[in-house]
Amino acid sequence: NQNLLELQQNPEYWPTQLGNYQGNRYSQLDQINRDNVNDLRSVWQFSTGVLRGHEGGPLYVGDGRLYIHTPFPNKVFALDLEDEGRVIWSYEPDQDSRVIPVMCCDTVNRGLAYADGRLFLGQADNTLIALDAETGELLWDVSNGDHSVGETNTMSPLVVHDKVIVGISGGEYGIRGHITAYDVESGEMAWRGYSTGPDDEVLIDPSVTLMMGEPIGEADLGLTTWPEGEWERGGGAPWGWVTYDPDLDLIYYGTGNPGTWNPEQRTKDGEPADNKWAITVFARDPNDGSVKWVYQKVPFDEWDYDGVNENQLIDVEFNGEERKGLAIIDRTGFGFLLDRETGELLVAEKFAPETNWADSYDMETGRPNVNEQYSTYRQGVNVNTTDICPTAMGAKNMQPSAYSPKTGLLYAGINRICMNYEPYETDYVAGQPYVGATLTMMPAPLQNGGMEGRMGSFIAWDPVAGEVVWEIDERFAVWSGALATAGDLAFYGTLEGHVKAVDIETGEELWRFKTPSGIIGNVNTFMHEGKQYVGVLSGVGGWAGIGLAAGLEDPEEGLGAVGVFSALGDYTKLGGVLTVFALPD
Ligand SMILES: O=C(O)c1cc(C(=O)O)c2c(n1)C(=O)C(=O)c1cc(C(=O)O)[nH]c1-2
Repeated sequence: NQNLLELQQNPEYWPTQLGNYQGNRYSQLDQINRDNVNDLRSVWQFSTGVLRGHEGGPLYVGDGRLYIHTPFPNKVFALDLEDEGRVIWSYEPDQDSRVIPVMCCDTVNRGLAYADGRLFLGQADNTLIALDAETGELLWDVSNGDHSVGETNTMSPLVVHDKVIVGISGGEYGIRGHITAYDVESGEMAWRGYSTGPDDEVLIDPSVTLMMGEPIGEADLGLTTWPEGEWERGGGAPWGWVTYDPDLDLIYYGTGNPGTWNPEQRTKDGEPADNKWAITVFARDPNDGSVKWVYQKVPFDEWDYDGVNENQLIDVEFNGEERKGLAIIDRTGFGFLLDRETGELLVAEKFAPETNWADSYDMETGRPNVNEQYSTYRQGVNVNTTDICPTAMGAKNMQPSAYSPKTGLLYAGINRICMNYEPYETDYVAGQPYVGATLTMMPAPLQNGGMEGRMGSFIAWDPVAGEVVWEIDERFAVWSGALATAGDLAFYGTLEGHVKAVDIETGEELWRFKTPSGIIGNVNTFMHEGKQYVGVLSGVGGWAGIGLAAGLEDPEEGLGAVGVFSALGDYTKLGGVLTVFALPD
């Protein structure tokens, strides 16, 4: 989209949730820098009036306003940046609250998209809407799914050319994942690509679509790698982030776990089957949805390692050659580097050293070398496989990473949690959970020292060397999106509610501020009339904070999250607030 391309070229703006199409979450602004960040202070705060988990962050496109959203009921606010957040307009969709119990991991929403004077929002109930950014008037709405069968929406749409692109959630309800493009002007559907099923519905051409740099060759793998009919409830929900390369004209996103979590029910002829295309990175042509390449990170998932983490588009030097790279700090505990033109796998190394479900990746086949001891399928149905690392939440969940072209490093909040996983036989009933596993979770054992009992850290990752450069331990998982700036700073939030700024080269903490609730939103920055601001939504929740958000107390509830995060309530309570920071005049 021409307008978005222009907006993202202006360093003063923050026009998409990830800061730019490439997903870098990097700002060239340096008014706030490592020499003066100590003076950063809150200039105003705004309470959203909504209690549950606040993901995503404010957009700024140069009109003196911040555009923010909330979890269900998905209110939208245009706030006056100069007038301490005065409400210019607000919008509240009329939604059926019966969607709430079918949202797996809190009633979160990862935010608005903007283009050409319009705002786009994917409501929890699957209604995609376009609003006039000037007035808040509803321009069109369209239904992208049916919550009565467990389809919901939490993701942020992305506008590419004249299309708004959105996925769907429901991997825990036996839905069939898809990504869909709608016309920006009219809301009319342009194309839909499914994650599972026959090639003509996934939009794969096996003679053209690449896998590990070669044409797939075999037809209908999205059908033949499943037991009879299971692909129809096979999950693979793309509920995370979409990034875009304007030069190659390709969008990138990943698909979630295959349903059910009981791997035994996804075998074919008594053998593990790949369950394609769950947990797969897709590169698609945004014009017609056709698939340029695929890379399945975890064939035959046995741990719920949804492959939806953001695909960071970065240019790298690899073995002395310039490569168009795609870097992922992945849920599996591995950091991947791929060639984003062909989908070839270049690097797969552990960023979380406790990771034990696989020892390594076979760089020829692109498949993980699974460790039998932690294979929930090999251990068997109704057997509790213990001490698997990472947990089903992954070593990193949806919290988006940042990339600094100055350091060539990625920065991300990660999770240091392991699990016990017991699969059980489950029946599919439309609109009911199709999980088939009981989980308990515990802090990851320390490998190289660190803070006893810690459940999170913030890391700097070298995507080419495949190495952690520095890391900071945190008491709880870091469920907030990172920001990197030309002021030599990295920012992130903690589940206790701190927003922190650290030296981008050493990780030394330079500043912190305690917001009113735990942070699962992303730290964004922008400049208005010569002043650089930092803005972040606090409001604890998400899967990590589901105990607090949904009022759950049984340790096994929240798919095992309630137990391991039971101490979180000693540090924070619910409530959505936007805090905006700047340096004193
Ligand atoms: O498979 C799915 O459809 C699906 C959806 C979502 C979601 O929409 O939030 C999450 C997950 N899975 C999931 O596995 C997960 O870890 C998760 C964490 C969160 C969150 O916002 O904290 N959402 C989700």
